[in-house]
Amino acid sequence: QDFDPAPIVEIMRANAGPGTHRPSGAKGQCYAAEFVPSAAARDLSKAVIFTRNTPALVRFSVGGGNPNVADGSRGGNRGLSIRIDGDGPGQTEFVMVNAPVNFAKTPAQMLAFLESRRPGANGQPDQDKIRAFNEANPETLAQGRYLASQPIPGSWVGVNYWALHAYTLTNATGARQVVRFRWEPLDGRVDLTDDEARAKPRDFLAAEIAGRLAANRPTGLRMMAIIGRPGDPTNDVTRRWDDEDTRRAVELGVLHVRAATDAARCDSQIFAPTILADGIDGPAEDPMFAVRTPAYAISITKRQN
Ligand code: HEM
Repeated sequence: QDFDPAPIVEIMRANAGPGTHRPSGAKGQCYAAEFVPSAAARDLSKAVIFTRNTPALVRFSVGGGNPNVADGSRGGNRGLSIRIDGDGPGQTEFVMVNAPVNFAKTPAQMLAFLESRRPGANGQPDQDKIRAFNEANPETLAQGRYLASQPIPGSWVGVNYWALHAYTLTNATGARQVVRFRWEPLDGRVDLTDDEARAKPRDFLAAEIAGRLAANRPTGLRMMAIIGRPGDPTNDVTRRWDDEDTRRAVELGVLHVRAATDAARCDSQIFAPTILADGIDGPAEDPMFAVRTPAYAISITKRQN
């Protein structure tokens, strides 16, 4: 991977404004969690995280660079970062959003997307520039269109998250299967209308999880492997697979959120999507995949406040 992610981090920080901590997913809450595998997972992957219950660290977030954004806001995504601490070569990390597509398919396109939205001297982006970029890059609008079509999440564990990239699972006999990961609410979706969302307190998402934990209600997300077929695109995170929502998916396990924990546990490290257990491989041919860990490694050194 030759693309230098530093200019992408720089423009993300410029667009987020002065004093930015994380330029994306700035508002969030860290939790201790546990991953409990299903028996069926072992048919697909030999990864150690599918052989026994494993502690995990989770950070849920609200998209964008504003740490004080209202949880009920319509703009932006909701994020889920997970580190499953399998011993040694079992450690597995995902950094996901509540949309089945990303807004850019290559780092160069991501850079150009963000540049088109850079604020000018008046503090505002140039609408003509944005329009011209959008017309030339229609696939970059798919994520926003998807999010606009959906209700606002009423719970961090009440919405689907996608890891977006195509992964390859390898089982103990060496059989390989291409999959995409979708994490689904164990206890059903929690949807808000725009009016309901507006009536919520600014920080209701952390309070909603606290309420579930206090009442012993489910806080789980099911890890689903959507089974790939020959011809599925594996190099373009702006594209979905045909009939992806209805085709066969295998439950690999459940992530249970157990307790809120200090922000420092999540802030002192990065979640690195390229760290995967033996038995789970990322896509070599997807130019967005390899650039992510280096981008996060740069970002943690630039965070302020
Ligand atoms: C392709 C799919 C991608 C998804 C689903 C995604 C999702 C996310 C999420 C959920 C966060 C918040 C992380 C947290 O909770 O700690 C985040 C942060 C961030 N993302 Fe991405 N991202 C993607 C690609 C990229 C790429 C290609 C770049 C840059 C080359 C990038 C740059 C960043 C940066 C700089 C942060 C802030 C990191 C920090 O300070 O910890 N992302 N992303």
